[in-house]
Amino acid sequence: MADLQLRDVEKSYGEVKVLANINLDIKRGELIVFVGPSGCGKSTLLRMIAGLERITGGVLEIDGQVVNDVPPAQRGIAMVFQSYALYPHMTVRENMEFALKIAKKTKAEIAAAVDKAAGILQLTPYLDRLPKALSGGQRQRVAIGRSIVRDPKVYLFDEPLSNLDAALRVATRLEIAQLKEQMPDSTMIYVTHDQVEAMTLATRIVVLAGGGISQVGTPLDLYERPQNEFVAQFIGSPAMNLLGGAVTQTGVQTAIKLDGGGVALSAVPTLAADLGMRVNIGVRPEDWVATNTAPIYTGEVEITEALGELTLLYFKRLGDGAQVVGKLPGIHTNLRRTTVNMTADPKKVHLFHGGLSLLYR
Ligand SMILES: Nc1ncnc2c1ncn2[C@@H]1O[C@H](COP(=O)(O)OP(=O)(O)OP(=O)(O)O)[C@@H](O)[C@H]1O
Repeated sequence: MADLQLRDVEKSYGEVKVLANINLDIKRGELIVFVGPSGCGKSTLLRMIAGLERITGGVLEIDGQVVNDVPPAQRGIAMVFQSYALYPHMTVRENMEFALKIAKKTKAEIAAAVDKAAGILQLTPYLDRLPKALSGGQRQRVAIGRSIVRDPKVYLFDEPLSNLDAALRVATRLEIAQLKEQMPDSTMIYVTHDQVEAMTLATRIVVLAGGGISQVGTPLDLYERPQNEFVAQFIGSPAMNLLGGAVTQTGVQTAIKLDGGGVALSAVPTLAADLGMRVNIGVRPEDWVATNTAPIYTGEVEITEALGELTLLYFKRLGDGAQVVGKLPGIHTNLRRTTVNMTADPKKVHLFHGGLSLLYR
């Protein structure tokens, strides 16, 4: 139940700087999710907050106290890992009691804390079982239970669901969402590779890339108003389409003549765009609409992937190798090898110049 502040936090391994300029305010009760490509430093940042990695520059405060040199056990933090790290010879109850016994809590305090956590996590029927007699999802709940009993200021989750199969992942994700609702004042930081986890669990997402923060915002902020092409293409699956062109009209609406010949209108009110400026337009696969007049993009469908509720259309690659993808509700395998004209609502056409969104210029 804490606020965290990171000021110009850095991490170097010898000469190699892996993180720099990390500035972030996390408010009590938030569930912050770190996402980013492999190797961008998500786990390193989480481990620095936990105190498992030394902070080589900048300041980390928890509840107004600088904790850079405070050992992990005294930071009031509990960390849940993807490998549950349960003691195999101890029952669920003993696993959950362990840290409290070390902390010399009374028997009554320990029993109350364990019973409460077991209730929240629906583990009460399993308290006398050994971990080997539990499913993967139940084991992960015990690992979370071990944190809850300690009543930490901050919960850190390092890809807690990545060892679970697809169905269990969905179920456990929902349980974490419910757990957060039951503990509205708890501050949680969560690292994941999974977009759905990030979009559904986060109060705010932090996108890390290139050794720094690329954007921080609510899931919908990042989806609807990405600040740069990296975030635009990282959030959302398949990735946002980017097509190159030049601005031919500015004002309330911007018109862009695309290199492929089409013309796009964008509602980005580009006082920011200059005539002739090179831009990339960004259109999400689900925002394409078939049209008979004035298409933004005309292409031949090379591959279709019918996923049941929707079909992905992969068009022939453009001259520069870029792949254009469309997403249509329903089954549309009949569109393979047909040529389709597409447009998009100007409100859904993003504009980027030099990789940055013109919305923020
Ligand atoms: N002990 C170390 N010495 C040198 N470099 C390291 C060390 N540990 C991590 N790194 C580097 O720091 C960077 C960040 O690693 P980190 O594990 O935090 O990334 P990540 O975003 O969590 O990646 P992934 O998504 O693959 O788990 C990587 O480039 C990694 O090679």
